[in-house]
Amino acid sequence: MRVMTVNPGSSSLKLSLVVDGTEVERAVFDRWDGVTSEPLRRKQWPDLDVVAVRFVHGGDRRAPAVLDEAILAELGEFVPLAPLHQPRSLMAAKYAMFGSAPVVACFDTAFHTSMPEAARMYGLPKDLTERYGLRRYGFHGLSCQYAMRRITEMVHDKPGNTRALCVHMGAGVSITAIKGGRSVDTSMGFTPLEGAVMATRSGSVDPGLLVYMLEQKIISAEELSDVLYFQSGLAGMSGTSGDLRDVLAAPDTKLAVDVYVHRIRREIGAMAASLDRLDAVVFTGGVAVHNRNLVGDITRGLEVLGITVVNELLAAHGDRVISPLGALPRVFVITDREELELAEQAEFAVARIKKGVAA
Ligand SMILES: Nc1ncnc2c1ncn2[C@@H]1O[C@H](COP(=O)(O)OP(=O)(O)O)[C@@H](O)[C@H]1O
Ligand SMILES: CC(=O)OP(=O)(O)O
Ligand SMILES: [Mg+2]
Repeated sequence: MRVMTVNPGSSSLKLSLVVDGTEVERAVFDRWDGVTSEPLRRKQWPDLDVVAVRFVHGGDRRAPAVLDEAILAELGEFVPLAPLHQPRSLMAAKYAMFGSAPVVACFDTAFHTSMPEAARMYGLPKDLTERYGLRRYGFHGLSCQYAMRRITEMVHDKPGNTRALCVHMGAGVSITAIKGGRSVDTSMGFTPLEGAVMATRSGSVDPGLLVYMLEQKIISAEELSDVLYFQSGLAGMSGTSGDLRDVLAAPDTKLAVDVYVHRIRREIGAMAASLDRLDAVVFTGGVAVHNRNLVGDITRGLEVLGITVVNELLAAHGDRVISPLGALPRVFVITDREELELAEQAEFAVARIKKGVAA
């Protein structure tokens, strides 16, 4: 099956042609503005069976969905819950729907629908929680699903056996606790703003601080959203774009990187507490893959969890174990391949339609 995958991240647009599960061509548009459809116009692979689009937010949807106008409208309602991502996916999906192949939406949130209630719920009044659906959703699910498949394949294990943490470090950063192939907790929440410090996002801040800024009229609600999503994180602390290449090349940015590292370690510690055992820690995403020193720094502060790495293995390339032979947890660096997960999920959705099962 010929699948075109569309992955609109917050800092890039990644397009791939995946044929029968193997990626044969890709086009990455770094620092995509999220507005122009020019990259999509430029990459038009012929004879597609399906187009798979990554949607960060799918609400309570547990499975991919073949897009039509009604589902597009439903997904549009999540724009305020993922303002960096959802408009980009909607734009890309609408563009893809001009073509003749069916367009399937695959959701970051779907993987986390297995989270237990205790991990999903905020400590807010029950009626507000229920009336407005104020709960934790979690993101980067497609990346976690691929990473889990890849590590179990590498160590010849069954996915159900492994208790793992998936540390996704792209422009967005999240840490997910995985047990029996399912998400049991994750650092992102109602929106992809919660948890670790990110490229341009603040991560968690004391909610009292936000109330203070609003009450004291230091900032309006609209400005606050802009500050938290676009002007904070590595970008805000360092006065750069937030792309780690820029941060590391700029002067006086050590403290910004120290905060970033500290907060990732803290979230790893928190997520470990949601597991009964720690077999594997997986580092994935553009930052983890390209910045080994940073992965080294993060892991060096985590001896308390039994995490150790070997410098020579850390310095190597490709998907690999970087912890000593026989050590537990095993620590991995895995190239993020959301496109392979997207293609697999879209193929599955198309096969269901062919069998006459509602997607
Ligand atoms: N070739 C590279 N060398 C160094 N860092 C890179 C490279 N490519 C990507 N990165 C880092 O990865 C980050 C983007 O990660 P990525 O997973 O592609 O983001 P997203 O999918 O969220 O848009 C950037 O901060 C960038 O610094
Ligand atoms: C959910 C999220 O933050 O995604 P990305 O890292 O691709 O921006
Ligand atoms: Mg990404």
